[in-house]
Amino acid sequence: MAKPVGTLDELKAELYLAFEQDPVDVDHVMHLMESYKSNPAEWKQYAIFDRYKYTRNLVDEGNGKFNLMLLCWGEGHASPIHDHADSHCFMKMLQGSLREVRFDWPKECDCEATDATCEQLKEKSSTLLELNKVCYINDSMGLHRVENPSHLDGAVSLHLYSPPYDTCHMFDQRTGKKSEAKVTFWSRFGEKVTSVTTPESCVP
Ligand SMILES: O=C(O)CCSS
Ligand SMILES: [Fe+2]
Repeated sequence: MAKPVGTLDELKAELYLAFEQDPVDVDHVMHLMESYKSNPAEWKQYAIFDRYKYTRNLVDEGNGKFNLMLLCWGEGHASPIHDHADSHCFMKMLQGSLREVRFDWPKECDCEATDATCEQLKEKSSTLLELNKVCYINDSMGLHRVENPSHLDGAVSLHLYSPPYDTCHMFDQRTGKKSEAKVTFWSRFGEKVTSVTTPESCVP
């Protein structure tokens, strides 16, 4: 049994070891993420909010095996419905609460023809994730949207994607239509990314 994880640095070290092995032991990584108890003093350097949309802040590139990032959600911010590019997605609550709504994949449809051939995405679960809770998803389990239900408080979540990816798909809930989305970072290792253009991103 792995020793309990105390600090964020200890979590990172244990994650490096966990991702040395192939295939990934999802249960072990869940245990590591659950055993870390959020300490804002350890992660507030990465927590950069934006007034208009949630931000993705890179914490560690996991020796090329995973991306670890802090997502900061202002009041009412939400992601689009999206997939995870055939990667593992682990998500842990560090502050506040988030609602995760899961959907079945849309049936294949020829949206070029008429919208009538497409259909509304079917919601299959809605879960409120609270402090230190961890959830896991991969594409075989469906799609999801994550939202901050509070209109008073922000929320912070720690996400691990393995293998790392920079493109995923977004889905229109009404038609099931899929579109490609580049995912970008608002900051890297605590430094805001200053980009001349605001590239397409998963964040509308
Ligand atoms: O990576 C993203 O932007 C989606 C956050 S919910 S897993
Ligand atoms: Fe996601």
